[in-house]
Amino acid sequence: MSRWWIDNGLLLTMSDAAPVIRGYMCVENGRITYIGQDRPQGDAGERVDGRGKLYMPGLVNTHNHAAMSLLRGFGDDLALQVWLETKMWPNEAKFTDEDVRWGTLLSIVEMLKSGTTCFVDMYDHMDEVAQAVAESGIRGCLTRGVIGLCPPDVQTAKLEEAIRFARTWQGAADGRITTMLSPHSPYTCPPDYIERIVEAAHDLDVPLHTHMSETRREVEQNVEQYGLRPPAHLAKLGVFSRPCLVAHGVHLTDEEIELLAEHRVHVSHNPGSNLKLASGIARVPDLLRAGVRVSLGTDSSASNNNLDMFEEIRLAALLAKGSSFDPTALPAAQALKLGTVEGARSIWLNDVGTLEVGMQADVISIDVEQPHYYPQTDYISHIVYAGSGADVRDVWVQGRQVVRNRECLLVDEEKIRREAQACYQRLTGN
Ligand SMILES: CSC[C@H]1O[C@@H](n2cnc3c(O)ncnc32)[C@H](O)[C@@H]1O
Ligand SMILES: [Zn+2]
Repeated sequence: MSRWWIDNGLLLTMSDAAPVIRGYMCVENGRITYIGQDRPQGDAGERVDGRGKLYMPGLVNTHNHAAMSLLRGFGDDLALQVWLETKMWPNEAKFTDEDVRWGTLLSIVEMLKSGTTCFVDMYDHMDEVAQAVAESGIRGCLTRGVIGLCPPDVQTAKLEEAIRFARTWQGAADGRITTMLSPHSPYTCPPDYIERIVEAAHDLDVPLHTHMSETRREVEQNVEQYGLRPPAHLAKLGVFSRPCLVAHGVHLTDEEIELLAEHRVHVSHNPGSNLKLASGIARVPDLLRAGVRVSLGTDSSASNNNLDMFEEIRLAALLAKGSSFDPTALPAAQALKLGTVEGARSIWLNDVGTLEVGMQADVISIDVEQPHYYPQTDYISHIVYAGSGADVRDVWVQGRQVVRNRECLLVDEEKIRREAQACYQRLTGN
């Protein structure tokens, strides 16, 4: 049985009742058992000195392709389709299990050290990704992304692999891993293939995750090819009959926003990637007004180019204001919720995302004894508008400490950096 407690820390609970308190928090067997202003009596386990630190729920990144860290900086300043077709896909085709292992671990180290305790990953060679999640102690919602621009037998093999992966790893690593199925997008999967994936998701009872309405070109092409814009097209194929998380949702009409709300489709907003690929700006204030669940993702570090969720939280808040000419759009507290509790709910995790009794202890500490946290007044404002992943000191997932004073405890960061560099050199000959 593991027990520890925070002694006299600032606790940003993200609960509606008491968002920020100074006090104590106890954790037993991975869950929060006490949070409040009374010092625990008796033996509460290992003491964590909370002075000078703010504790908050870990950040949840709801869209990533972690192994693509190997291609960071490899195809900058290109539009999505050119970037995919000329830079990413030709090089990803050469990725081996080893490449995916080291690329994913590189991303996991970056995520943990910048306060992300849970991430969604859509990729290939997914057993390697799941293994990396299991070893590193992070939480992951994982899915084998399938691209159906290939002969029927290859389509079938990819789908069978995706099904096997989703079945095998569901609930693994003490429940830290959950799984989904993923048609990559409406432009890379023929309609009958998407229908087969939806049927498999029904059979397995897992959610679906896909890219949707990311660029204007994607929307135009969908209309030319199928006579429908992507949301109507996916709805017709049954995608929204399952719990579904779509990435991007940049180019949506009022009617499409209503459709997503009606079908309880969740949207992962990826502001950094959308800006860098010049895809556009998602209508986040309108999505939220319509009741659509919105969370935040980085997309891969080949289109971002880092995995710092503090940046996505700030970008989401600033873009919402700048694009609506309304400074009250997406206030700091709401932006922070998109990066924490709404992220967890977006992937159907109901016991992650707040510091409350009974919740899983996915917790990060922030060093608030730094100039940009002064004057010490509104901590939520400081985290959103002034903070960064570099401020994170300690990280716990499911009550287990995985980062202490910026050092990863369960994986060897130096070796991972070395191996990732070697993978890059093998892949590119550089
Ligand atoms: C089939 S595995 C995932 C696949 O997705 C590609 N990808 C990465 N970023 C994006 C993006 O922003 N839009 C669409 N597809 C993307 C990646 O290259 C992998 O091949
Ligand atoms: Zn993506």
